[in-house]
Amino acid sequence: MDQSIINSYHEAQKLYAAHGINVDEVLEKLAQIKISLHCWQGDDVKGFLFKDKELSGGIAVTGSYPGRAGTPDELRKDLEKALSLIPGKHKVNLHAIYADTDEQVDLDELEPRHFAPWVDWAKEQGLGLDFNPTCFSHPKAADGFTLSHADEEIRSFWIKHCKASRKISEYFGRELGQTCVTNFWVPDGYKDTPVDRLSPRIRLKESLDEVFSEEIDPKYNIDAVESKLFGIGSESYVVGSHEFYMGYGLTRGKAICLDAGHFHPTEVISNKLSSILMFSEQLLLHVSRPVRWDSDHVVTMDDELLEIARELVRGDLLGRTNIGLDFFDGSINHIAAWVIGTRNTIKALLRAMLEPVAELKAIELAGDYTSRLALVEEFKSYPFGAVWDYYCASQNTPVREQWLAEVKSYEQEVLSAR
Ligand SMILES: C[C@H](O)[C@H](O)[C@@H](O)C(=O)CO
Ligand SMILES: [Mn+2]
Repeated sequence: MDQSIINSYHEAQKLYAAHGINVDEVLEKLAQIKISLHCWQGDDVKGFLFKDKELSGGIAVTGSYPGRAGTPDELRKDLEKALSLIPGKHKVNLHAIYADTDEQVDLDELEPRHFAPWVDWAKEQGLGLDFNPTCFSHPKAADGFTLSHADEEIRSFWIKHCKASRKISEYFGRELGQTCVTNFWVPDGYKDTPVDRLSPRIRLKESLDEVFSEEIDPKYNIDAVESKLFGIGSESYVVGSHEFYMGYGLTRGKAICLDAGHFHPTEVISNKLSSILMFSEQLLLHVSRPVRWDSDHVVTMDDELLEIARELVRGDLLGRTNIGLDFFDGSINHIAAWVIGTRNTIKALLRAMLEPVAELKAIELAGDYTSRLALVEEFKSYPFGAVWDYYCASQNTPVREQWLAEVKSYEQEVLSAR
């Protein structure tokens, strides 16, 4: 390792030690945290089952940066590249439409074997896998309703798909020896103000109860439910609102998934974590960045990201929180997007772990809000960058922006040929 990185690290260690922070221990803890990288950033949420189908469900990818993955092998290669530039050992989050099979199989007929190549790859790479049923981009979701559809036949199709998805997740968990988190998000909603808000919610509740009727060992799979305030074409009403899933998750023992982009523009998820985890064992995060709306921009080191990380660290909530990413930017290099968003998420956690939490809590309890503000502000310019550089180097990943050159040469050698 470069001597200047080591020297800076030692200087930083001393500064943090003066506030009771053992930086070596922090880095050991940081290395245990797994981030779930969403496969759909790699190909603009197209998947492999219905390649010609337009993205639906009220989400959108803009941009046409060349080189996006077009086959499962390409996507895996791109993920490998991204993961090689990110410190730590992580997970990959798959959607059902990313099945790796030559069969013409519909969503309700999917089986674990259609994902066998993903499992082989995950084993080889030492990765965990998470999963999502895909309740969009399909003819049976054309009118914007799936599990809450008024037509029983359509509802049963989606129920079958979600049940099949849980079996795939169970298979992931069993094969990989790591719990798979299955996230249920359905886009169902109305563009304009509905007359009947209740009936679709009753149908969604009943469908979900049916989906979850089979017990699966939580060692292999845990379920999460993701709410949303609005989508494109469901601006006035979304069946699976935050209140709906708070109630559903808490009464059914399901993890609640909080997506940073799924709330009112000034509403933040960081302020929700401590409340939800008082009443729920587990939580799933979709770390994302809304810009004016649920735009799914690449995660940057903004105030909310740091606040999410602080909440997890200060409340000792990391052990019960599954951290997933959810952004899709088609206007920049797809691999760089993963690397930027994931490195930022890990770096934010590191920053939060390098704050004198015990000292700050004592100061707050004593009512010394002057010192609280002073210390929090001063710690913003403590040398966490030196610790981050050391961490990256010690994990054999590029230091600072050195990863960018690797992405650029991969773009030239691999992506430009697609
Ligand atoms: C593709 C994902 O399932 C999707 O982004 C979902 O998690 C979401 O956030 C929809 O807005
Ligand atoms: Mn999401």
